Amino acid sequence: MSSTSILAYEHLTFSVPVPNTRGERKKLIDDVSVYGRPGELLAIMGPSGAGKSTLLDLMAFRKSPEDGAKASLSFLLIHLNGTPIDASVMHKISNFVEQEDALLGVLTVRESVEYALRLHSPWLSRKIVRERVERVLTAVGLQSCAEQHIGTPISRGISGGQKRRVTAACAMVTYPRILLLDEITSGLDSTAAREVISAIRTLAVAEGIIVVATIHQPSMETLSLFTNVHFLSHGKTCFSGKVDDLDLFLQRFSRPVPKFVTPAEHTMNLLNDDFSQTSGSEQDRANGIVYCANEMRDFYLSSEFSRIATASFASPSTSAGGTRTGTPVPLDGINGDMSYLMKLVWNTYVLSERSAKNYSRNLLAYGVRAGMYGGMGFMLATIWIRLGDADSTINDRLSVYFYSVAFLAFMSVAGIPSFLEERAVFHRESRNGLYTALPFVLANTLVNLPFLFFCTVFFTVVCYWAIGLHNGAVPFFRFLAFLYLAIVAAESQVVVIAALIPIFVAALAISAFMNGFWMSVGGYFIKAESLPRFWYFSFHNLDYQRFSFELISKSDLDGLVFKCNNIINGSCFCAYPSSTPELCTVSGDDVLKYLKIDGTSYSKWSAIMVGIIVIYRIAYVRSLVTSNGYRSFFH
Ligand SMILES: Nc1ncnc2c1ncn2[C@@H]1O[C@H](COP(=O)(O)OP(=O)(O)OP(=O)(O)O)[C@@H](O)[C@H]1O
Repeated sequence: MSSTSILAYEHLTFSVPVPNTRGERKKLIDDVSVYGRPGELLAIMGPSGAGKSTLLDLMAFRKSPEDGAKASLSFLLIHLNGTPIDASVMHKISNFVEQEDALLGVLTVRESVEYALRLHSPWLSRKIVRERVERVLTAVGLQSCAEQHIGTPISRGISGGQKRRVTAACAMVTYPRILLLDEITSGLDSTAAREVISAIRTLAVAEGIIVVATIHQPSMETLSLFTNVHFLSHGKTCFSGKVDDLDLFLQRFSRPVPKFVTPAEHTMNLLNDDFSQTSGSEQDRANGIVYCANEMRDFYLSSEFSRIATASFASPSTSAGGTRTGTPVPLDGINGDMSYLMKLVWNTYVLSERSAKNYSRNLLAYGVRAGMYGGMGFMLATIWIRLGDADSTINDRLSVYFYSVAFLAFMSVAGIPSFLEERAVFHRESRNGLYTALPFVLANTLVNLPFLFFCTVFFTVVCYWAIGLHNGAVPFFRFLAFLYLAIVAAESQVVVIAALIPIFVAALAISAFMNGFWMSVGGYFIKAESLPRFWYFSFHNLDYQRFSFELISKSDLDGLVFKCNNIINGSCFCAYPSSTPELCTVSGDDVLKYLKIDGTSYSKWSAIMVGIIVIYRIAYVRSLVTSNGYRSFFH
């Protein structure tokens, strides 16, 4: 059965309160209707601030229109006409491509597109995935660079235009019915912009995708790839119709297109009042370039162009210009039928695979970081070398415990840049309904834990015996485990901060502050019991560094005996109150008692740390959902 759909948004209005007024509102979009058909490309144009992005957000249900607006996808089938669509339907059938390319730099072009499809359509066989990816890459002209990496700060990858096409391919590979593109060509030169739009058009025509794109100053060649164009000024429609009709419209409006200017440029000049005060030059006037958005709108509304635009969407027809449109994928079954649990397991699996690939290839982010932990181990090993059993080295030992916990935890800030890259990809993919925050966090945790374990082992192996910490396998593994818990807790804290504040310098500063704060109330610089009561009863008891420090102190000091070397007039003076002055020794237990951490319980303290980590991870899911807006709640 052949079917033609019409996407219709009618009478969209959106306003915001005007600050410092009594309930006054400013209309950013004023009674705008937009239509689209499969295989057609609609360009939304207008001067800066005209409301293009706002309109696209409304169409994607990222903003809510005011009462009276209606959005519908009319399926002109035998018995169904004008099915109203809501946000959840829209999320299933559409894909929104934002201005920025959020891609993982170490993946190849093919991998990036393939992961998008696997996350979207779990039930597809490997063969179908391969074929589909191949088809999309060919359609968007990325075949020749399919095995090239996207690019990282240390290895140049594909060009800006190719990146834009990868982003578009990631969206188009998931069988969207509607593709919304926000300034897809911004930052590209005219050749690259034409290539991007041409690639999108090829697939849109072949697969019957409705494409709506906001676009700035396209060249004539690029604009001619669009079927229709919609001009906005101050949130109002000033022209909507076929690209080919624009020239005629301007003639009838008595503002014919001057020489060497394209119809689109001319229209933009007429709608742009930003510089009308200063640049209304004689020459402009001579060329008919005078701001006249209101006149153009009135002329458009009373002209046959407006009637044609509306009427052409009121009845079924083939795509304009004789282009062949593909048969659209039916609404139901687009996202397949899979239980929530199955989808969670699948998405966690695919995201873990992708994350592991990212870790293993990202030398700058993860290799340097692992090396840094090894370097810190080397520093400790060579500075605190062979501490021995003199009581004068007890404080040095305590500083080893503190340094290991506090500085390794502190260095978790090194993970922020790579996390922000992953977060941007999460943001794009989850807002387009590929998966939610939970599988992302689970996958991130699954891949992050072994990496952090490796870093902890690396650090510990390098310095443990060189310093001369407690001999034996059990104390060694305890040191490793307790340090690992601290590093995992620190990492968990950092990702929550970076999820909430995805600005590198801000996340770095806040994470550094938090770690400095935990150091201050941990009981090392100031004995816990000497802390002001407020800090002791509040943050000291929530401090993951404190628990790790106490666990490591107990594990290492328990059972050690130190010789007191300070003998004055035959009397023995020890660095800490001793329970065995007659032997002129002080035990590790004496030190623990003096510091009031002898009551440390391995199991309880470890359980508290695991609890802190779990709470941080839950907060991580919450903060991703919060920072991502509403979309994650829809599936
Ligand atoms: N939440 C908001 N509150 C107040 N004003 C807003 C809000 N969002 C957008 N605006 C204003 O609405 C107008 C339209 O913004 P929008 O981003 O949609 O324009 P645009 O046509 O996409 O501009 P550009 O081409 O420069 O990106 C602008 O003047 C902008 O400052």
